[in-house]
Amino acid sequence: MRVLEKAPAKINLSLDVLHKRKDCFHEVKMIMTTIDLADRVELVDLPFEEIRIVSHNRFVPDDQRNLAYQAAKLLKDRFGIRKGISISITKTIPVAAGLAGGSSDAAATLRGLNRLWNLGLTLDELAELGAEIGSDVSFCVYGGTALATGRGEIIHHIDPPPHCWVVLAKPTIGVSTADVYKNLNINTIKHPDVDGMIAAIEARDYDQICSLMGNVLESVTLTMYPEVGNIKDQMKRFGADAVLMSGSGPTVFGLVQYESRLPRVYNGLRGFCDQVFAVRMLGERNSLD
Ligand SMILES: C[C@](O)(CO)[C@H](O)COP(=O)(O)OP(=O)(O)OC[C@H]1O[C@@H](n2ccc(N)nc2=O)[C@H](O)[C@@H]1O
Ligand SMILES: Nc1ncnc2c1ncn2[C@@H]1O[C@H](COP(=O)(O)OP(=O)(O)OP(=O)(O)O)[C@@H](O)[C@H]1O
Repeated sequence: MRVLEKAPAKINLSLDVLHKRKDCFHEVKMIMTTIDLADRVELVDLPFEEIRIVSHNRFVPDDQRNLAYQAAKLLKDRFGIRKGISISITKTIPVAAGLAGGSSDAAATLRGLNRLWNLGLTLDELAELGAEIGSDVSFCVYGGTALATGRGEIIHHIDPPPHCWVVLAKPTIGVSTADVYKNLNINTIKHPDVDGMIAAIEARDYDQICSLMGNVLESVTLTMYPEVGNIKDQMKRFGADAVLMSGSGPTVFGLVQYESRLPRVYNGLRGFCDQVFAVRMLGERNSLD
């Protein structure tokens, strides 16, 4: 049998860090939403017991380092599944970009294998398993729009933001999430108004959403990679309504309300960056279909 799952990227509209925890993770409070930029994950039964990763992207590991591999292994071990599986990942989401590409592939694998192997698990149960793979995986199991707390794995669903366009530009560097958190100075953080962002989303107040966007990891990555700041400046200059780095970076995204303004931002950025995308904000929980 064969199962196909869509694995969309996320952006963080607001990302705050509250403190460093005893387990070395950071306590976060952030607003995540899915966008219409997705990998495709295809799961096909194998006649022998092996987890095989097929990907034609040279930056994607094809062994146990792949988060989709880890998702399949977790389900096999936890539920005693003695079957083999081929996981083909068609990458569209740039790798090590701050867009949760690997996490979304893992989440898609959890959802797809739940169907293929008739495990009967709920999304809440899959999200709990996902947290064992990585902090962003739980959100990716559901998609939609959420306030994420804890180390990112405690998900509170909220309304989707109003429809708009998202332009993404990724410089040709990959960023290590662990390094960015390690270099964050908790004492000098300027905290974004995450509660205000939730209120703005629920009021569908696009201008207020734009004015409240903030990410405390941005200054860390900008110091390590000044080109991220240049891309932010260019995106603003070409007319995006609001501009922010996603997650630990280095991808920068800009919100654009009117389609007529989109070509100028998109084409302008193409002059600076190889990887530029213009996509819709999804934000709805049924956007995985
Ligand atoms: C930056 C974000 O993408 C925002 O959505 C996430 O917070 C990171 O999520 P992720 O990539 O799934 O992160 P994980 O794979 O769980 O952790 C990678 C590393 O990042 C650091 N890390 C991650 C999440 C968190 N709340 N605190 C941390 O300090 C830890 O050093 C950890 O070893
Ligand atoms: N399925 C996968 N797709 C891409 N990278 C993967 C995958 N599985 C493991 N990786 C490894 O994970 C690293 C981070 O890649 P990923 O694209 O998930 O980063 P990210 O978007 O910054 O994640 P996040 O936003 O959750 O911090 C890569 O360098 C790669 O070696």
